Amino acid sequence: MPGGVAAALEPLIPGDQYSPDLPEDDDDVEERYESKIKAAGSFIWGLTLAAGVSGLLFGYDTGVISSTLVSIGSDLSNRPLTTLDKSLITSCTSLFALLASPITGLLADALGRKRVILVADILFIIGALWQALTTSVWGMIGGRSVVGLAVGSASFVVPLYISELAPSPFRGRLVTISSLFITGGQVVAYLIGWLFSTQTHGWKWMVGLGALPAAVQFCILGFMPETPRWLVKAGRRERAKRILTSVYGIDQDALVESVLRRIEKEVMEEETAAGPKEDGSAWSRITANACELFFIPANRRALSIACMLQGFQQLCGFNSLMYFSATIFSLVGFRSPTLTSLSIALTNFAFTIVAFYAIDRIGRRRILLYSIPIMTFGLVLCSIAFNFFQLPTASPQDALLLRAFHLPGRREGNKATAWPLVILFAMITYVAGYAIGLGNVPWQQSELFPLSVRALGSALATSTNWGSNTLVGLTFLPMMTWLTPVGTFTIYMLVSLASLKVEPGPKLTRIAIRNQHSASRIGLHLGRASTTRPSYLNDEGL
Ligand SMILES: O[C@H]1[C@H](O)[C@@H](O)[C@H](O)[C@@H](O)[C@H]1O
Repeated sequence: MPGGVAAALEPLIPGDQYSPDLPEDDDDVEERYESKIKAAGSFIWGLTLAAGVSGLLFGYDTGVISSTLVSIGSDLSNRPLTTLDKSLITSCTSLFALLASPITGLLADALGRKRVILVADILFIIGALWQALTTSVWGMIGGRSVVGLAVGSASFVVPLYISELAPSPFRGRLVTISSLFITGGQVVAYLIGWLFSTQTHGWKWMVGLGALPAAVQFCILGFMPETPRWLVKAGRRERAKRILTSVYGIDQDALVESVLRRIEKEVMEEETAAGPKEDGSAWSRITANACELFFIPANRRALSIACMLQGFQQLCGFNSLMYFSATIFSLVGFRSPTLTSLSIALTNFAFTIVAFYAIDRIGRRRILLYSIPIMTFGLVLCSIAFNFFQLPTASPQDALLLRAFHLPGRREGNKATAWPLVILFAMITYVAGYAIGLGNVPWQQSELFPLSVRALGSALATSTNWGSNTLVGLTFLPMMTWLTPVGTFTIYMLVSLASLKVEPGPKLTRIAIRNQHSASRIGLHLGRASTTRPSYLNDEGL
């Protein structure tokens, strides 16, 4: 494999040399045992699926808005929704998700990962019922904002929860399960939207149904454990050991002990690195974590890469299709735009399954390298098709904007051309490439950070995701108006290409390898690398 293992072992920082001659320690024992585990057990699978319900809600609540908007009619405030209403209803969710992520990042450290999932469930239920029962536009905006708080918390804490519980050889795959739930939730949202779109007040069902999975997860949470890493930090070693035993199996005592010792060592090293805490208060812990994240160069680098990946995941414009594909397909003349846009959600879901099978075999780094050119090709084709596709009126941009907000039926013109099909094909190609790589690799973000700054680093990267998501949601229609579809999709294409620049190269691979097996060594112990490699690292690990 070109550059494979060599690239994976390239030093993070000059002077950080790989030395195969060092004696075996706990990390090596752990890697040796872990590499022998052939499958993730039913316990970790059960927890991943239970935690994944939050991903389903994330996907459902972000996907359902497109059909909700077109079926509200004059039900809210006794008037049709204005353009401003629609923009606010759509973007308040991502805006509040952006606000929630850093706050819940701190809560996840103070209260535990599981409690944040619990809080998110309560918010999901309140938000869903609030939306279903509201009679005004501002009520709807309020309900969507509460859902935003829930989505913002869940979107960062679930991958974190799974990755802290998963044995490292299956971590990529198990974290991808949460992406599968997100994209699956979007498919369900499109289907529910399609089913209820013809019912009177059907939108109330669309938004209200989101309370159901949240209520189910709320009940299951009582049986879900906290992550061993958080428990060790909270001084509950015995509980952490019991959970690790359930994850690895009762016959893996040596492995469990070495994992536990490593976590304890990490916690101790972090506490030493953070220095003496004068009052030990929550505030001093928060400031110590923030300082460690921003002032230790390796942590800062991990943060900037995580943020860039999350930013590119959104700025490549994928969610403009999620939110407005029905609008686009209506514009280019498809008879059933809602049904056609279901193909986008289905493609996203289907290719996330491909990622699920490929990620631990191919590696995070190479999956991005392979998939970004596919996205770029789809977007180039899309721009070309829009270039040749004649819009029907004298003022195409105005028509586009109008149609965007009022979703007219079929349009005239271009009947005999194949360009609408080319546009559909191009978008499907783009979405397939996105789902394989950029759609889910950034969610592996927690691997990049050592334990002490993991929650905060992941939360800030998640905020970048939601900030960029809000930006795309707000700018897509104006860009289509002022830059034309050709210009808009060309910009998304350039952004996708630029994301190749931050593909997590060998250096990031190095960071992740260290975090997978000896997290706190980043920035603290840069002089040594592991001497053995579990099989997944042969595929370049990241
Ligand atoms: O990973 C997810 C997934 O790709 C979704 O389909 C998308 O809507 C989200 O914004 C993204 O974070």
